[in-house]
Amino acid sequence: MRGKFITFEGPEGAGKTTIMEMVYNYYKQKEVQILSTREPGGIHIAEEIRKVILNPDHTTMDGRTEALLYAAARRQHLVEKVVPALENGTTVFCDRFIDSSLAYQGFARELGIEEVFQINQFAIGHTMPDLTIYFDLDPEVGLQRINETQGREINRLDLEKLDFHRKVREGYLLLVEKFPSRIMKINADQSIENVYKDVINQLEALLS
Ligand SMILES: Nc1ncnc2c1ncn2[C@@H]1O[C@H](COP(=O)(O)OP(=O)(O)OP(=O)(O)O)[C@@H](O)[C@H]1O
Ligand SMILES: Cc1cn([C@H]2C[C@H](O)[C@@H](COP(=O)(O)O)O2)c(=O)[nH]c1=O
Repeated sequence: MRGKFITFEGPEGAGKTTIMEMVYNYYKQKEVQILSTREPGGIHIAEEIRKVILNPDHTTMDGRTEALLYAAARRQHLVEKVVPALENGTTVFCDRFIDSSLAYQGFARELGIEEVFQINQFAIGHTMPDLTIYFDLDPEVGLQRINETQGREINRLDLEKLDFHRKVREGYLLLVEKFPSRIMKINADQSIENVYKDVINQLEALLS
């Protein structure tokens, strides 16, 4: 049986990486065959593309170039890692996927959600997540969290103005309305323990 493809989405500092690791450990303990990965990145070529996109010195990067680079990294990551795992029956947890492109490039950068969806369709074919957990949080809280996180590098996207990050959240909320059966919204402005419980509740039906 094909594995389940589950993605974790949300603005900066919403807690995706923290919670994804906790739920990964929970299901690993239950001996679910599972893989955890991230975008942009997850494999060598995509990690190299990540460095180009997120380098804070690349201030002149055009919005469409940015969208295409994310889609290119996504394609390589899918064909090299995600699809083979799914076909092997492995459940895949991915920190960010297409909805990041729709919210950040499509909505916040104003390239158009439909336009960005189309270039991504070329990249991903029919591989869409079975479930997306969206961590909803005021971007001011998220940015404060990442500024207080020791050792976390601040990347080019983090450095965007607060208004941009507000639009990212607005974009995600539109996606929640557009794809209500796929995207589940979680209140990320709670203790780590409570967010974790809410995420496990969403995943149980699919993975137990
Ligand atoms: N619910 C929470 N309450 C308080 N702090 C949290 C919570 N969740 C995560 N954090 C802390 O916030 C910081 C950012 O968390 P994390 O890296 O998981 O976010 P993220 O959504 O993956 O961010 P980004 O996409 O920007 O990398 C970390 O220091 C983490 O410990
Ligand atoms: C996949 C994807 C990501 N982004 C942005 C979102 C973040 O600002 C960075 C990734 O950093 P993280 O610490 O790993 O969350 O890239 C984007 O704008 N579009 C995308 O498709």
